[in-house]
Amino acid sequence: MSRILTFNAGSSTIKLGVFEASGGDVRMLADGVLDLRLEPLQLRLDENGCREMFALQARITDDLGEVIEAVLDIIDARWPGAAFAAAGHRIVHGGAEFVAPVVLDEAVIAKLDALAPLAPLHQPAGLRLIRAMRRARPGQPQIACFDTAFHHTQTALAKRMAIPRALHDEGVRRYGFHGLSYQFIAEELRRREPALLAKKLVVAHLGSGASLCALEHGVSRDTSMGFSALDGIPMATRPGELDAGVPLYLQQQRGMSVDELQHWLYHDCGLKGVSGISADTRVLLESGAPEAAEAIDLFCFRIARGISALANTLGGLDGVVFTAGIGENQPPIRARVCEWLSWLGAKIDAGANARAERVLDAEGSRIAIRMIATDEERVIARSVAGLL
Ligand SMILES: Nc1ncnc2c1ncn2[C@@H]1O[C@H](COP(=O)(O)OP(=O)(O)O)[C@@H](O)[C@H]1O
Ligand SMILES: CC(=O)OP(=O)(O)O
Ligand SMILES: [Mg+2]
Repeated sequence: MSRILTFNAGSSTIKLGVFEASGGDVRMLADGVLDLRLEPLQLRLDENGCREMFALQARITDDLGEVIEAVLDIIDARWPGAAFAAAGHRIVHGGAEFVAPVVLDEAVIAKLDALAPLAPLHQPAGLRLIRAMRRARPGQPQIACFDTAFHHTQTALAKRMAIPRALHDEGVRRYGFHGLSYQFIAEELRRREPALLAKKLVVAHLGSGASLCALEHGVSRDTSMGFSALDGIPMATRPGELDAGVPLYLQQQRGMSVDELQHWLYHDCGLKGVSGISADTRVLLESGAPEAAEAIDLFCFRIARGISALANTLGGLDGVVFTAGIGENQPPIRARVCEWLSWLGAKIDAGANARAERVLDAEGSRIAIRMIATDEERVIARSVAGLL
């Protein structure tokens, strides 16, 4: 039996998982969140339904050294005895090379560093954590699991953008993200509804970042995100698919610099930009403001449009699965998306939707509708256990 620690680094929060591995599977002992925006700094740990907050005596430095030491002290004290066998990390971009989890060494880290420009919000956050862990636990194996890897099964056609060949050949192509989440959903369906998994499904991962994945036999055929985590459906603060003329206009007519443009694309658009109120659907759905309603309307409209496009890739649509923060917790958004999909025969059960049940399709729906809570941490832990 060995213990595994998982890290899922976002731009401001770090999600942690503590697992026990035995006989090929993993059992979660606890999960936690570290929010670097909050003062004083606290680690939240949830264990068997009990929540505990731990104050961290640490300064937030660029290398996160003190923060990681403090977190490891808390975890070592809470689970004394055997040290952790390995740590697993979510790394958003694996480029063309990394299509499976990999043990990290300096050479691999350098390659992942080189991919940072493709995911400027996510890649540095993940790599900073890897470096901090390598300093804090020099002998311990660190393993990276990639968001992009799940999509490597897509056809050459799905991976290509309509740009000159030479650029494609140097790696400017569609990759797709949220692969750990889609892998989890595929594994859940394989275990619980194998007949459904064999069909044509679209999974909607609706969190702060959001994307759609066309699944067939549990394999990714297409996805809404492309080269970077900016493409596809609107997100909390990112626009999703955007006419390339808009950034050109902002540069030429507004004199926006590249850095300003990057900030605008990652932080000022999406639900936040359209509403001018909040990036959080909880705030928007409670607000009576018409701008908030319009932001939610646009979000649902574009999700449904994206699902219809993926149905074209699949040559049909037998089911839709909602997951991640919004997909799991916002019945009005699930209902609105399904309304747009009624021409495809989708009919959601209002009661089941309000109760956040797993099976959401109403009697007579031609399309299966599911809500499945995702668990990227578990996918990371399983990959680590498999490599150990
Ligand atoms: N308990 C909840 N009830 C309603 N909406 C929620 C809840 N938790 C999260 N959300 C929605 O989900 C979003 C965050 O989703 P999440 O999957 O946690 O994002 P990420 O992992 O990208 O940070 C929030 O901005 C909010 O809109
Ligand atoms: C790739 C991506 O958008 O990730 P997240 O949803 O964690 O922001
Ligand atoms: Mg997430």
